[in-house]
Amino acid sequence: MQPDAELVLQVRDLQAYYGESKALHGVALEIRQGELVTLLGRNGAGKSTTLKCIMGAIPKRYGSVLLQGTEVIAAPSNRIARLGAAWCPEHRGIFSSLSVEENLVLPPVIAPGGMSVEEIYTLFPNLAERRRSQGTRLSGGEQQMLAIGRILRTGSRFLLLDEPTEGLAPVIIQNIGDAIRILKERGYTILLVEQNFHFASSVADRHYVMEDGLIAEHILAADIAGAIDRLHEYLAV
Ligand SMILES: Nc1ncnc2c1ncn2[C@@H]1O[C@H](COP(=O)(O)OP(=O)(O)OP(=O)(O)O)[C@@H](O)[C@H]1O
Repeated sequence: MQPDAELVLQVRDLQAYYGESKALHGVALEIRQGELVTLLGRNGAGKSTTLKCIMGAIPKRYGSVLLQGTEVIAAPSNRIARLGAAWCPEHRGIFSSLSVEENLVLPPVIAPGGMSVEEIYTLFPNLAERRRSQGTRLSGGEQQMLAIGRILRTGSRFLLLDEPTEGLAPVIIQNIGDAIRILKERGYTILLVEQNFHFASSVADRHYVMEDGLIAEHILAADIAGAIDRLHEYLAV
């Protein structure tokens, strides 16, 4: 942790419901400026729901979510986005009828200092080659790069990435890992949901492990070796 850095996100006692069914039972976590933190845990542990709550995408949510010190637990998604949080959802949300470049320029800019389209192509050279291709013609890896690239244009400095490596080939996972490391070097703050522990441990400063809608454990990157056996248990399906 970087104790002196500014708190970008502070979540306290976060609870969420799908209808009558409770998915989160009091999640607490925090992230400071420039940190890369993961949310680990098996299917259904509540990782995606936590990201959705932070982004205001779950109607029945309670507790506290402070974004740059502002309470957003009851705020609409567009306000949360304007406060600087950018979400890259698990389904990626690429517009299939639009080209790569059209997809890239679609999200509104919320703050100065976002990347230019050319900078995004430098980060993801595969996208540069495919700039005129329609969304439908992209591979899973190219779609993931586009989904991340698209939020970098907005000027947001806090990225919530939901399983960016899911279903991708090892070489593509490595490309995405390289890009995420570059973003971290450039000072972005990143909350990364992952089931791929090998990938998560190669990029993160610390890890929150979720189980049954709660944070079960908090592990610093430096302590990971001693926690491997427990982690395997948490992540086992
Ligand atoms: N749209 C939904 N309607 C009803 N229940 C849901 C919905 N989405 C998720 N859930 C339930 O909420 C709980 C948490 O799911 P969530 O998707 O947040 O888990 P996760 O850790 O992100 O796992 P995964 O990787 O499978 O998405 C699970 O019990 C899941 O079945």
